[in-house]
Amino acid sequence: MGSKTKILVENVSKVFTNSKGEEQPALREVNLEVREGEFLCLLGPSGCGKSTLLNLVAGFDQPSSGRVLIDGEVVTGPKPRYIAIFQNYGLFPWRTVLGNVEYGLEAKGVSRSRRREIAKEYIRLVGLEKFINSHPHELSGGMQQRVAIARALAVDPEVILMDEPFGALDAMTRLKMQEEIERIWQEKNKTIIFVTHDIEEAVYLADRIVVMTSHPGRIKSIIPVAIGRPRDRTSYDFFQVRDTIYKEFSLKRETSLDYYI
Ligand SMILES: Nc1ncnc2c1ncn2[C@@H]1O[C@H](COP(=O)(O)OP(=O)(O)OP(=O)(O)O)[C@@H](O)[C@H]1O
Repeated sequence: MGSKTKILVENVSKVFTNSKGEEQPALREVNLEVREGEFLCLLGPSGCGKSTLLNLVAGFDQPSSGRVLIDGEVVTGPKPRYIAIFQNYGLFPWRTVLGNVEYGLEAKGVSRSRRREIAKEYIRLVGLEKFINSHPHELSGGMQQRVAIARALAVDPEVILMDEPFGALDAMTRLKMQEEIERIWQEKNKTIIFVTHDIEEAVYLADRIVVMTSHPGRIKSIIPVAIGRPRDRTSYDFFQVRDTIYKEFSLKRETSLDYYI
């Protein structure tokens, strides 16, 4: 991880107006610095403003007060050059795996032959070379998510924002995808903000975990995860960080309980 600041969230508040015309504070005075090449997880209960914060960083929405900077420039709108986002898979059902991965490169104006070359590289990276001509409906959920990752990476964004990308996957596939995204992140040196509800997912992936609380959404604490990679989910260090987070959410019983055996 570099020491350069990649993303800066300065005193950001966001108020929505609901259908009755009432003001709903979604985020209050959020301050956050993300370093270049960092893997940052946003963790918190439903409604604490994780997606709102991600959308503000992506430039899909504007803060009510405060500002977001990427590379020192205020974010005023989405910049695909910097950012890829994937919620669910968002694949085009009528396109093959290759066609889906090529999509972002078409928008970028990359030539046909170069497009093919780049798309194939990323399809290989996510281990789907045998399925290059398949359509999304022929693939499992985990494979579709791999296509979505390949498509996002193919345009070579410096920052990747991921909103619960593995939420719909079964537990085993989810663990595998966590390993894959970690490998890709290390290989490609991206800055990632990753939203999750899942404490263990955050401990496995993050350099730092931003714990958020709701009503209104605020940062409760930022917990560094100083465990070497790849991480062993059964190690003492892993349990320790996990327990720290459980305590943050007051989910850990104070009496001694061997609940992880
Ligand atoms: N467009 C909107 N209009 C009105 N209120 C909104 C809007 N978007 C979000 N909110 C409110 O802002 C708060 C934060 O929502 P947000 O989706 O950011 O939370 P979240 O932490 O991502 O939740 P989840 O984990 O369930 O996706 C919620 O109370 C939500 O109802």
